[in-house]
Amino acid sequence: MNKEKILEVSNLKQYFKLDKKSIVKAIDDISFEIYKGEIFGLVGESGSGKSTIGKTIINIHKPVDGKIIYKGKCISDKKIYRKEKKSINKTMQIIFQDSTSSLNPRMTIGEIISEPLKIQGLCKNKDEKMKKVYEMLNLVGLDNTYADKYPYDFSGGQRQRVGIARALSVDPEFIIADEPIASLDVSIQAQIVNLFKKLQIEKNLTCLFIAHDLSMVRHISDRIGVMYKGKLVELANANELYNNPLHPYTKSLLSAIPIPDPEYARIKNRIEYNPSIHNYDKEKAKWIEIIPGHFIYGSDEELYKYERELNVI
Ligand SMILES: Nc1ncnc2c1ncn2[C@@H]1O[C@H](COP(=O)(O)OP(=O)(O)OP(=O)(O)O)[C@@H](O)[C@H]1O
Repeated sequence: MNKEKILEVSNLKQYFKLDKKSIVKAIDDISFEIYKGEIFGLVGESGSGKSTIGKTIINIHKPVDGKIIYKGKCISDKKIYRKEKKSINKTMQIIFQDSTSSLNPRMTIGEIISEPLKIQGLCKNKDEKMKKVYEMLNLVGLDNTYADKYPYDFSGGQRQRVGIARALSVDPEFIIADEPIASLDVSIQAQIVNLFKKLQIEKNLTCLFIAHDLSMVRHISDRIGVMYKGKLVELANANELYNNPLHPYTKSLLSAIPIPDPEYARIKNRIEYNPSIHNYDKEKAKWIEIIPGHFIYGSDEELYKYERELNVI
């Protein structure tokens, strides 16, 4: 894999005020990097902070602390982001969990898909624009006739595919895909996952792929980060994470993956995660690289236990 860094998130914190007294630590001091041409999966249960990471990267929220470096520029700095917005939008796109609400009901699908091209001035004439629209529709498994229709003519899954086609229309280098397939039928989910893989291979697309479970992410990701309550608790190469999960929360997520074989599924135990087993002083827990490329969050005592589990001491 090409080791050129495309995104670097360092000690990122994002807190939201709930009322005068309480805050929620949606992102609590997390760091990770994404390399050019890789698909980085981010998993964790609902409310663990995954979407907030995506929204903070694209500057919907200003971080409380920490840095986001995109292609060498510090985009967590609002001034820099504003100055670079057009060029950032040309290379970085986000696909939201529910693209449906972001599709203008008064625009045709052709107009919706070509809008980013228009904003970026990427098409010389109507023919070129429509050629791109058809190409994008076909890429997400929809035929050319859809271009003249309106969002209300579509099912939720089809609208989600239009959202994906719109994001891909500018040939982005980096995509943040926030649960892009959650609302789709399983067969379409596989089609979209294959599409991302194809774009990775053919166009060297880099992707932050957010999902709440590990089943689809396993097939698509090169590396995977696991989030729990605003913290990144484990990060490793996808195979390493599946073969040697260390954090009890990762083990629990893996045990929840449905197994198609009923015989095996019957004997497979679901591991419940009990956060109270972490009786370490939370202030002392740290994020360390336990073996090359495999990072874990824990106290000294826990990290020692993980090292023994991996037989590295
Ligand atoms: N704008 C906001 N104002 C206040 N709290 C917020 C805001 N956005 C997110 N949160 C809170 O931050 C935490 C993380 O939310 P986030 O949406 O990032 O989680 P998630 O892992 O993406 O979950 P989901 O998969 O359900 O979207 C949650 O407790 C959520 O309620």
